[in-house]
Amino acid sequence: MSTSEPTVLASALNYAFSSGGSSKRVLDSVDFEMQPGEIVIVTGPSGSGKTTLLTLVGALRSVQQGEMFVLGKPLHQLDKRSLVDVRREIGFIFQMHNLFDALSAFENVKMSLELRKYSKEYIKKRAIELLTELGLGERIDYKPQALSGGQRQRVAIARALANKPQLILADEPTAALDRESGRTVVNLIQRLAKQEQSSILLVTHDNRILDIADRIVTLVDGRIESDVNLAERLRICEILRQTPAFRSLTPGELTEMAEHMQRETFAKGDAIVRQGEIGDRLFVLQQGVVEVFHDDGDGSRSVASLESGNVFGEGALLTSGERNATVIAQEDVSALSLTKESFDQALNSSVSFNQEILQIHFTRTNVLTGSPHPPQTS
Ligand SMILES: Nc1ncnc2c1ncn2[C@@H]1O[C@H](COP(=O)(O)OP(=O)(O)OP(=O)(O)O)[C@@H](O)[C@H]1O
Repeated sequence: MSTSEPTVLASALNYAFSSGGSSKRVLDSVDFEMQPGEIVIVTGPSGSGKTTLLTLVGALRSVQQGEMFVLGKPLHQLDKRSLVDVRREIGFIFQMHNLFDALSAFENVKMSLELRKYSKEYIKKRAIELLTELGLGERIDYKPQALSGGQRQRVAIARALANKPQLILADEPTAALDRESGRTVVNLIQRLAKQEQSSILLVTHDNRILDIADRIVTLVDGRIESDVNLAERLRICEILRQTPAFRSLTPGELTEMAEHMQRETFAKGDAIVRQGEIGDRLFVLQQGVVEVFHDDGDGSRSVASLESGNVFGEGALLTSGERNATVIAQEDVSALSLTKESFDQALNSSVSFNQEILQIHFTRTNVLTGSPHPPQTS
């Protein structure tokens, strides 16, 4: 599998359970993808289809309708035997950890390594190394009954990660654990998976562990209700924090704003906004330079050159009118954009943002018109 290929790519996935002649749809037109190294948490009310989705990704069920590629394999086209082969490539951490009671922690981990053609020495070294890293170095010869719930779960993690799978599926890994053990367990899953660049799909009701996710997908009645990219949101917050127009926003306001921003890219020469058009979004210039041109009837002239950290496009949003200038990318440009609706919400909810934007607009309008008076903004 190439590194750019998604680990999981599902499209138009439908799944229904049949019983007593009736059929109940549990997944409804689900489109879902995961990139290598990504940690995705699936959450949602009981019965919303989370486990069904997880078991489909894990090749534990056959796809009924739609397409599902996992680790580059088209599960929707594979027979049962080939699905078993795919399963061997996946690490499973389930709530009922299915450890073998008669075997020690070491033997439980060793078993999963023995499915591969590793040397005896490597198997021993890897099992001991992992159990030690998971804090069970002193307990490698203990049987599951002699371990606490958290320790058993850690053995299950060692077993799931032993073969360095590119995909790890975890179903409620903290459900049977107290707060502290739950936190330790997810931190370990996160650290080990990041070390190996594994993707993790984790189903949970436990809101306390949502912070380990790069993305949080919420399922409701078998449909994806939201798909929030926390990692991207954090990166956007960081960009906004360094943008003067957003400098006085509180962390809460910044996060709220970042949630509504999209990344956009433009090539050299692209007109990002055009004078006379109705304005539909605000731009925050992240990278590259743009030139601002204004046409007052006597031809177009350059009025400003903007670099990263500047905003533009606020005028037409404030006046709910036309763009008063054309903005052309002078090189490849990347920007964040905010829709008018979100811009209006931000103006209403943050006095400081409102003031910063009005100040920018006032200064710029003066440049265009030479007027010393504040612009009419209604
Ligand atoms: N084997 C089955 N036969 C019939 N219906 C099933 C079966 N497994 C699950 N269901 C039903 O499918 C729906 C979705 O189940 P699923 O286990 O995927 O939900 P979930 O979101 O994981 O729920 P929970 O959070 O309670 O574990 C539920 O209404 C459940 O009752």
